[in-house]
Amino acid sequence: MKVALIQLAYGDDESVADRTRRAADLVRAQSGHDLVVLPELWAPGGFDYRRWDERAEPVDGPVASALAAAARDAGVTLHAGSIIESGEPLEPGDKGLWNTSLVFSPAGELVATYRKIHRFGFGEGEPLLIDAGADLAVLDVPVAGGAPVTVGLSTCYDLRFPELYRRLVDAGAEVLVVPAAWPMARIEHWSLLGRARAIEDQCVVLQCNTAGTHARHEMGGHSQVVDATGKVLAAAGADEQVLSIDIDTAAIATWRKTFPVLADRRLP
Ligand SMILES: O=C(O)CCC(=O)C(=O)O
Repeated sequence: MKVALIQLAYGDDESVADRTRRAADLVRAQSGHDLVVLPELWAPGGFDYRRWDERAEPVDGPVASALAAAARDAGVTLHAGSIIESGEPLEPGDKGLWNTSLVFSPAGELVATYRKIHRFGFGEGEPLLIDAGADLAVLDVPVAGGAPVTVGLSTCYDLRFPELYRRLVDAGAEVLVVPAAWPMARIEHWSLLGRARAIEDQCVVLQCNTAGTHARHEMGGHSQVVDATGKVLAAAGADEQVLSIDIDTAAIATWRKTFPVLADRRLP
């Protein structure tokens, strides 16, 4: 499976429209990959909390539509990172806003959404501003010349909650995708937890982080691709960068067979 992780950098000066055009052009340049991934909340700004309300949009809004077109033009499955999704509140008192990842097919159709389950901010930030998701998201991604690969979705802070990933594995995931706006201040956690999830769940882990500094937060970069044994196959630096790699996804089943640790689980 040919994968490209677009570690987008941005600051406070670029308009959402300009950034969307830039991201869409970067996606178009990844034609020939099976799966392309963008970071969490790259359009509204991962930590630009004050702008989220005005930048929220439905799943067929302007950012989503531009990225759907880019996926179609490139002929790739696109994990478009996440948006602040606006919709009907599910319960009275809910906000009707979510941190929602969008996946588009090579035909530009929306094939999966995932509303971030674990909100970051300890009572401020996300818990204050948006609702928590409740549903797992797993989808089959087509691979040129090979079998489709089952991909489980998660977002940023979710990486600290291993129980989510066990559920994704139980739902069939072989590859785990983690778009993020993870700060430089805790970048060691990002790198280590990605490898931990790969080792314990025997999955390939695709971590696509943000670069640059926005809203006074320095983003950590260091996107990485980890194989199902925990080996880092590709790693980015701190600046904007595209990581492109051809992953041997058949090796996931082989590793699970030769070292069948998942079969030894005893707790439900
Ligand atoms: O867990 C962390 O250290 C960072 C999480 C985060 O920035 C996020 O979920 O947006």
